[in-house]
Amino acid sequence: ELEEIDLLLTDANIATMDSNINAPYGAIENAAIAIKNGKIAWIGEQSTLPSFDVFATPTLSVKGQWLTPGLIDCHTHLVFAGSRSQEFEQRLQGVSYEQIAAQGGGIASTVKATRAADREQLFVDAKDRLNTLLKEGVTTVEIKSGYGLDTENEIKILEVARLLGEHHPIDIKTTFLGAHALPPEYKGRADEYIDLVCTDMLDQVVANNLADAVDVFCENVGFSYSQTKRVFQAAKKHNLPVKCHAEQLSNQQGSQLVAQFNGLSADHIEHLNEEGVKAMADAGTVAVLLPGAFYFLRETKFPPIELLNQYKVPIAIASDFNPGTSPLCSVHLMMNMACTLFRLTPEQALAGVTRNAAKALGLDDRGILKVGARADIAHWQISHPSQLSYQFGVNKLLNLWILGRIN
Ligand SMILES: O=C(O)CC[C@@H]1NC(=O)NC1=O
Ligand SMILES: [Fe+3]
Repeated sequence: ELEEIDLLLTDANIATMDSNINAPYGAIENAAIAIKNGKIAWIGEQSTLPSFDVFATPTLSVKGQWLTPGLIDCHTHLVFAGSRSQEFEQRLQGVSYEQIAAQGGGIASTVKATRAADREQLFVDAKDRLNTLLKEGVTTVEIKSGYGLDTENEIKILEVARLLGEHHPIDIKTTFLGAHALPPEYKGRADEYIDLVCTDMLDQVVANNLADAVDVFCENVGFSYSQTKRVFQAAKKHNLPVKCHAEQLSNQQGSQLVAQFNGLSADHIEHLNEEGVKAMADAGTVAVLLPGAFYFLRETKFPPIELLNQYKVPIAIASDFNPGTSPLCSVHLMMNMACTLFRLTPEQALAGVTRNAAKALGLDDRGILKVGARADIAHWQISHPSQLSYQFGVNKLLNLWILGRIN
């Protein structure tokens, strides 16, 4: 007997993404979902639906269309000010990265604009981007800091991200990425900057409960293996999980380092090798692929998809939305690129923005439609889940529930 059900969805095809269901997409056809207090109370074949009070239960037939978990974008730099469109234009006019950097371009120009922006402006701009993602069925978004690069501004970014979580239906997870780039005032003094990141900055972020995880850009143009390790040790001291922008342009063994700290994910990983894959597999660290940055940078080195599959490393897909290397605010575009560029199957792409994206954020209450999970449910006018990766630009979202509330 199902009692006090808030909403019953019937006549559905459900891509549960539950790997315990032995069917592609964890699919259940002719199925129903019962929602109660924002959670899934029951899910299964409609013919096995327990009895319930027909008159007291709001019911919606989805007429054979598809339901999936709400989509999760597990890697974004969504809070920033300014634009890098003129750099984009300059590069296409033949100006080199070095010349642009010498003019104060690159990350430094976004840092300058973000430091100058107030919370209100940052909030309004980021809210606009969240609304874009909401319209395409996204229900959880991870937002990193990393354009402040001093205590006051890193705090400002994370406070805006927390505020967005309170005032927007999308559930926001935050990540402290103070070790994103070297700020101009620390030029040539990277170790001293890492001291600041590991002490004053992280202490204040933790004291104000502003971050759910800690990230580092481990790269020859970012921070070294040993500097990354210091930040991870500081994170561990504060019981914060770690993740890493790793092996994007070279192999600095950042992936092994994340695995050593039982970290949540290694992200980008175009230059990941078998040793790194093995370390990630042993640690349960998720591989987060960022096809938007690969595409926008016209990268040619592919991530080692076959090795990741061979070692059964969970693969997530994310937008990496940022003004410099992935100004592409769409999870569906990422699903299509993951298939077309990286040759993932549509089922792997959907798992990449649901079950595995949740795992990359250390969340076990979403990303799969099963009893007890959050009722974050997307209703699509599609004839098969593969359509979500195949087609881009035509919005097929009919309904979106977040914690059982319609949006
Ligand atoms: O160019 C930017 O603004 C960020 C670049 C971005 N950050 C990072 O760690 N890797 C990237 O591609
Ligand atoms: Fe990134």
